[in-house]
Amino acid sequence: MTSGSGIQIPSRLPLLLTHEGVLLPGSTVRFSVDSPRNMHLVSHRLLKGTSLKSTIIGVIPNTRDPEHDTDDLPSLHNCFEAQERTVVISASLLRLSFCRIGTAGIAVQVVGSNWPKPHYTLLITGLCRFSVTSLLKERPFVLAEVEQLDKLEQYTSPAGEGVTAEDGELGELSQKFHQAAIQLLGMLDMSVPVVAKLRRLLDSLPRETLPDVVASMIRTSNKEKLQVLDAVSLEERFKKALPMLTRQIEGLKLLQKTRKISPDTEKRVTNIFISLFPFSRVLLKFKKPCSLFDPSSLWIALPRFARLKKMPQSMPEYALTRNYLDLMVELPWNKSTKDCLDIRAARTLLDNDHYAMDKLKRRVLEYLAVRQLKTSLKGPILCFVGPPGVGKTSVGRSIARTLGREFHRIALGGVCDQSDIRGHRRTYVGSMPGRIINGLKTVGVNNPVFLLDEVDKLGKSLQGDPAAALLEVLDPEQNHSFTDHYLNVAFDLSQVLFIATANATATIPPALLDRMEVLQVPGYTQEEKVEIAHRHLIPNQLEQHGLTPQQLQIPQNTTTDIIGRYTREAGVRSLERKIGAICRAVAVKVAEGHRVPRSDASTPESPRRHWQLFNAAPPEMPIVIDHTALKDILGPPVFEMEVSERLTLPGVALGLAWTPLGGEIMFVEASRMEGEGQLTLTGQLGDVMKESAHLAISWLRANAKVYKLTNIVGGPDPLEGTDIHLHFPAGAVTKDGPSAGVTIVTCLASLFSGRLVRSDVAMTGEITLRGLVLPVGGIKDKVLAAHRAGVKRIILPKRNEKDLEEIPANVRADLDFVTTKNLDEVLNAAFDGGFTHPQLTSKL
Ligand SMILES: Nc1ncnc2c1ncn2[C@@H]1O[C@H](COP(=O)(O)OP(=O)(O)OP(=O)(O)O)[C@@H](O)[C@H]1O
Repeated sequence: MTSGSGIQIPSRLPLLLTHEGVLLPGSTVRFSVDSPRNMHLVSHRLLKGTSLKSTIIGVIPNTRDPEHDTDDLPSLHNCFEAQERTVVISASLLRLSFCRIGTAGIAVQVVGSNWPKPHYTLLITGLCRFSVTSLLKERPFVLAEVEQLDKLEQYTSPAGEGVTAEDGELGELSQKFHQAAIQLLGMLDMSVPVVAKLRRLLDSLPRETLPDVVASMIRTSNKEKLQVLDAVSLEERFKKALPMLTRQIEGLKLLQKTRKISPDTEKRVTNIFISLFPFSRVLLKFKKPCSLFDPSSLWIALPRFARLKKMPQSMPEYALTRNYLDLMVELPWNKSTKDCLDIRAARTLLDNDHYAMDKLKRRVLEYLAVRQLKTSLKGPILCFVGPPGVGKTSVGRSIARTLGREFHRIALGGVCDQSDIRGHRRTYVGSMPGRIINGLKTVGVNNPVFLLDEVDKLGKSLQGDPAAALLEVLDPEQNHSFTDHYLNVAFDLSQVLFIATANATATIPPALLDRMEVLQVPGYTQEEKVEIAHRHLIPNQLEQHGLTPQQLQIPQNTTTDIIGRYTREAGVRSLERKIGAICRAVAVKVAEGHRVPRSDASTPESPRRHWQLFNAAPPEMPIVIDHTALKDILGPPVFEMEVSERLTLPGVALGLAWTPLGGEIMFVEASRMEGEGQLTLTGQLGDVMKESAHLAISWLRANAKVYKLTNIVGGPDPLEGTDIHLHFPAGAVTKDGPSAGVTIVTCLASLFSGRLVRSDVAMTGEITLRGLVLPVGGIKDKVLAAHRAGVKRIILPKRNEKDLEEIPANVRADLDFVTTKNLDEVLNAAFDGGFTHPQLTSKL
């Protein structure tokens, strides 16, 4: 079927002459076949043929009255004067000199039956137009020589190709047609399969195929379809099909207008409501139940209301229908809150609620400002990405407050069933609506702020992919008619403001990530944490525990102690928990003091309001938490400043790692013993990290002479007669990535040279076999982690210098950054007094 000029249909086609319907290219039509000639075509050609070619037939539509059909050949349809100039073919095969148009189609299904009389049913998909040039034979079925009129490639080329705006009038026509088709789709219910199919086709097919496809799908008479079929020129085809499409749109508009609820319907619905929901809060609040629904949902609910009224309550279906209708009644179809957005107030509110996070707050304000200027803003969906406890959820809550909207959090962590998002079909026992519809029912308005928490932790299972269901929810082009399986009526989600949060982008499904604007929320510095604790966490916790600042005081150095010795995290969640623990302990003391009032409580012997006094007498207020009290309440410190202690042996170096929970310091330890030159790696390492270790050893062996590295017996090859063991502590945690390269080299250089790595240095960077240092990610989080751990010098790749700008000035001032291009520079910076100085230059 393929030739030099593209895909070709066979030049000789058997003709199916039918008066049942009109097959247009791109559409699929079912034909019932019972005339002898057509029956022969099926039995002799379609059922006997074995090749794809033999399933292609020509379908010639016929406008003649089927009542008078005989075994004579029906009249052929003429492309110029369809009705008048029809000619009976059997008169003479050769007299057919004018154009007869049909559609070549591929028979995709043949079904035979003997009842009530023998016949076949064919399912045929139209491929392209053809014209009959001559008839070759008449029996047992008609065979004709044909000429192909349409190109077939258009169905295989992607949307967007083909007719474009540059094509003059044709381009304009196609543009108009496309827009009208989109308008029509907007008025239809997406849950109807044919509508969804039209939407898919509109997105995927090139524009020149649209007149045929749309004319076959919308309501058109056979005569109109024939007009489209006859229009061989593309321009004419658009001109013929456009009025049909416009007519359909106008008709729908009229229908929607007349479907507005009449006073009669209003009365009927109110009566039904009174009988079904006598004490419903809906009735108490709204006198007119009709106003609760939008017209389309009311028309779906009404028959069910009527059915429920007649149903005995003992019927199992009663409870199902009742639950469904309860949901229909409670959903906020038409109810929304009014946005009260004032950017200046929003700025103050965000600043009051959250300390630091300047970049994030700036972007959120920009977003809100655009919303204020253009209320019908579609997208983007903001996605806050950062370690736990850095305030992502709480910023989402503040956005809802600034807009004066309801807030609802949907936890997506671990969700692995798409019906969690989209609900179960009502045919299932125990079916329920999905979380989106449930959330709307909970908040009771159709324009809340929905926080999709932990989108990176969505799962996948045999029950479908919830991320795919979320795509429809988040796509502003589609979510105006979101259909929950349980509800089975489209609900408009376009007013809902979606915000997502995640710990890392790597595990967010790419299609979902593509629909969101990612805003990074990095961890906090020690100073920021102290400020957050004193401005927000302590007052909040005091309030939650019923305490006042007159009863409990936590000085700044105690907070610093909690941050440094009891928590090690990027966010402030553990810090908040520890403050909570202090509040609980103090609350007990305060409550005890209230119950046993002592006459001498106000004149204690010791002027210091000390925690230890508690056991002796009710404490004097305020209770100040000092180091001793802290130790009593929280126990001994969990984290010590272990860095300098652990770097006291050769073969230990300190690296920096990035995890979704923020930056971390990471020790690398190495030891050597007599052996055969084997390398053992432990600490749950990924493949990339193992490769880094091999790279490091190879580089050191290659450069052993330059750096005077020796093996156990003092030989020149460090690995000769030596086994090496490299260990990455915190063995239970899986580690991977190339950024430990420089740390492994430093650790091994220390082992082979017997020299100590500086006790205050941490490093990160990928290495190459030639000894160059390549940039890595997560610099800000890593630097903050090093700062938390009390490191003073940080060795970084040269090309990461730009990332230092993001680091807060006070942290930068505390640290000495050494940026390096090659391993020689790394070693010189990592050891006191340098290592040695061979010259290696990087062109990277
Ligand atoms: N910059 C800040 N200013 C004031 N409070 C903050 C700040 N950052 C975090 N918090 C407080 O820390 C607590 C934890 O924050 P939140 O629950 O928003 O964290 P999260 O980033 O959403 O964490 P997760 O990823 O685990 O959901 C909240 O009580 C919040 O008020």
